[in-house]
Amino acid sequence: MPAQFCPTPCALDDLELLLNGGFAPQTNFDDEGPIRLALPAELADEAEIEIVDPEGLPLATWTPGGLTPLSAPSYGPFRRLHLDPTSARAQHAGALTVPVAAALTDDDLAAIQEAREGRDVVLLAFVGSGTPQDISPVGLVRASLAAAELLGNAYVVAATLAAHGDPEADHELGQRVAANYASGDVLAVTGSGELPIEIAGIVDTDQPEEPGVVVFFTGLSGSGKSTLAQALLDLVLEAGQRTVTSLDGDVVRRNLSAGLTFSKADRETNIRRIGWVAAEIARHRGIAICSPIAPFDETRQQVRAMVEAAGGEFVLVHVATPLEECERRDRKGLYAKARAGEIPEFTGISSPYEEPTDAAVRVDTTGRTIEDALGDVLAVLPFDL
Ligand SMILES: Nc1ncnc2c1ncn2[C@@H]1O[C@H](COP(=O)(O)OS(=O)(=O)O)[C@@H](OP(=O)(O)O)[C@H]1O
Ligand SMILES: Nc1ncnc2c1ncn2[C@@H]1O[C@H](COP(=O)(O)OP(=O)(O)O)[C@@H](O)[C@H]1O
Repeated sequence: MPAQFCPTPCALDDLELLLNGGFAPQTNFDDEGPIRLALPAELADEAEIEIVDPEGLPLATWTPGGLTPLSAPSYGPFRRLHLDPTSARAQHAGALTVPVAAALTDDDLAAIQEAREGRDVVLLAFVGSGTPQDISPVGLVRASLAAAELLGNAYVVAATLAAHGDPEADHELGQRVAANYASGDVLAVTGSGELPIEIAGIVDTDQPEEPGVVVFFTGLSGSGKSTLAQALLDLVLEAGQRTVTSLDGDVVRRNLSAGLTFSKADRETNIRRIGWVAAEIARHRGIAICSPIAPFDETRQQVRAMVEAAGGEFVLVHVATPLEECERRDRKGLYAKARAGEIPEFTGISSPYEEPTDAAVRVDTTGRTIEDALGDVLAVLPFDL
């Protein structure tokens, strides 16, 4: 059995174009160029890898010598428009092909009408990760369908051309993909001018304005994480503008993370689970308020990366109430038990807490009211309450 590997969204997009001829003559990942598989160190020496999608569906077998398809992706919005180049050329023989990475403007449509000279038009929507400009991949297809309607005798074909972080290389790849999909001429548009009203409506409703936000409280047991998180939750609910989800340390451990211990490995698993859920909430533009101890810097960084990869803003709040004050409060009597040796690996006593150096704010609640301490948090939030 070859080792399985789920690559980045960008590499999954590349895979689709490598397998369907979109990147022809290139048919396999490269060691050097932008189209890379980027295997993790533990798989770097494998001679054969089974590439799977995030759900674990095997997509292809990779060897340095070539890719063998295992199953074609059959899911995802507008999948029916994902033609391979051979089918696109056959279905739209002689059409004018227009690569599209942003919603088409009035000027673009006029340029297409002028250049088409009676021919059909193929709008080749580049929907790969990071490529659509100021619009989601789904929004780009919807805007292109509206443009096709305005043009008449025009068709939308989707190709998963992703952005690889190198504009020059991506431009060259875009030209190559367009040439492979086109059976006739290719026309580049400029994007200058206004959006037609039918397209502007789609762009406006494509994505809500505000990004998702994850407010992540970290600190010792008894520092005030849950208290501040609850107060913040209530304020967001009272404002009534945004959906909000609480992921409190204790509550998560009774549900999502039931059965996990307080070993380093289990704490990391616990935090990564919270991070994964919070990132999904952020992806859908909600607010997640998390309040676990999260004692390890590296795991907190992973959560930040997950949230930011999902397009969310990550606000780390260090509830920096000192151990002496937390122990004095000892709301649940846990510190006394930990000191007596009845609870092993207790954070701050017999298990480490790594202080964050990347917090948006540091709040010591000692001798302060909840409202006062919460004010420090509100001051760094990227939304108004
Ligand atoms: N060994 C040990 N160390 C720390 N905390 C302990 C331990 N055993 C139980 N508890 C209780 O569990 C709560 C912390 O759980 P978390 O999920 O937030 O911890 S972690 O982020 O996974 O480290 C924590 O709740 P809070 O006081 O709300 O932080 C404690 O009540
Ligand atoms: N300014 C403050 N902010 C937050 N909690 C405070 C403050 N002052 C006192 N406390 C008290 O400290 C305790 C903090 O407990 P909790 O919020 O459960 O902490 P944690 O979730 O970090 O374990 C509560 O009893 C709370 O009333």
